[in-house]
Amino acid sequence: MSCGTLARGLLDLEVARARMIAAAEPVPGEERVTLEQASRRVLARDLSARLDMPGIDNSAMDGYALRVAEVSGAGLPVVLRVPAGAEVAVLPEGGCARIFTGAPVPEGADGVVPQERVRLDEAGRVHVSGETRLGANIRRRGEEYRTGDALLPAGWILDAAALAMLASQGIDEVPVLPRLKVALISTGDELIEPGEPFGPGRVYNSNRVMLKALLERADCDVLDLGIIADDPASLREAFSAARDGADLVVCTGGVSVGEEDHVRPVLDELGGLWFHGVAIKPGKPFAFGYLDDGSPKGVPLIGLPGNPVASLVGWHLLARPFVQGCQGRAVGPLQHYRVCAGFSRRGSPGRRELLRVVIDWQGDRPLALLAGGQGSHMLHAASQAHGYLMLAADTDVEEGHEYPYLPAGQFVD
Ligand SMILES: Nc1nc2c(c(=O)[nH]1)N[C@H]1C(S)=C(S)[C@@H](COP(=O)(O)OP(=O)(O)OC[C@H]3O[C@@H](n4cnc5c(N)ncnc54)[C@H](O)[C@@H]3O)O[C@H]1N2
Ligand code: MOO
Repeated sequence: MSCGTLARGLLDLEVARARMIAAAEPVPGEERVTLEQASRRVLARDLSARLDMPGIDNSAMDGYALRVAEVSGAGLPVVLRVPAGAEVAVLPEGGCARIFTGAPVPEGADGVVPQERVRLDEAGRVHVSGETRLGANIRRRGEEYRTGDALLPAGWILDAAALAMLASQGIDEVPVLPRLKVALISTGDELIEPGEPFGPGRVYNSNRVMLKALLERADCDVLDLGIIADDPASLREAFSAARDGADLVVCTGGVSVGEEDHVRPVLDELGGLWFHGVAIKPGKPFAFGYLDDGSPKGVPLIGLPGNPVASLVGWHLLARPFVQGCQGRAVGPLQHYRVCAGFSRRGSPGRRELLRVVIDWQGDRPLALLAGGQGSHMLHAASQAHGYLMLAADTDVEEGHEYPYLPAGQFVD
């Protein structure tokens, strides 16, 4: 993706993302949890199969197990009945077995005919219509994988299918990485919480609930430190408490360049600022650094902009991949494809722009339309958007032309 000519002093998005991903270190340690507690946890070690899968040759159908070579016009008597859970039986020559899905195929049988293809005569003999292939409808022992084969690598997220596979192996406990503890700080003297009475100059704290929801969806344990006043002493105190109680600190607001913006200087004082400012709109005043805690690196701190949509974009593009890396998860590149714009618009000087768009599928090709007002304080469009149309710096949008589109699905945990 081209980035255009970037404003001086701002990092390119891809460079900032690569720095965040490279800086992310999985939280050390390992816990053993039951399978029921393991949903969405990250596997700490490679797991291999304890059992062949399937464990025995078994039937894929309700029907009749038989020797294929013995199928003839004379029919076969039913000499065995094999439900699921039965012991492995031996099929006498010249007979067939009534069998059910999942039941062990008796020794000697080399095919299963589904009951829909069978007629029973008055004497109870089985007449098969159509061809029966050798091995038909038999799920062979070990056909999926064998004992000792690799099942899941360390770093895998234990989703429903992965948990089911482990359960099918009889595994009841798994080694997982510790959950990431994230301290959340909202800064701003103007902020009040929803439910409090509104007044002149007040702003409801929307970043707190947004980031808490995002962090929780990303499987973090959130230590919510609430609203902290915009002054160095309060920030110093809050950052110290956050550092002592969490693996990562996320704060919003006060990260820009005004004299009321104290996040960067306090971060520098308590540790070190690694970078500040990314050439994206919204999301420019993104800050990253470490709070010194005596350890070699310290506790990472992400400073997201106060403007709510800038905060959301900063989370999606930069903070989330860092969190994923700290959780031991693999972080992939941004996924995008080209979509035609259904509108025209002036570009943004010196910064890539991430327009909040909806995709209209009604025509002969998908069309990106603005989801609403694009100000970095305008949450309505962000709440409606299907994704971002990403424009290189200084690039005007021309209706009918194609631009990279980042579907929002890739940012959903
Ligand atoms: N002279 C300059 N001014 C600004 C620049 C700049 O480069 N030069 N950058 C602008 C950009 S871009 C952004 S984004 C904002 C970000 O500023 P801060 O991170 O310092 O945020 P604040 O100044 O504290 O607040 C900005 C805005 O957002 C509202 N806000 C803050 N926190 C919350 C919250 N938790 N929930 C809802 N809304 C919040 C706050 O009331 C302000 O309206 O700076 C520009 N300025
Ligand atoms: O990050 Mo700011 O405008 O780019 O909202």
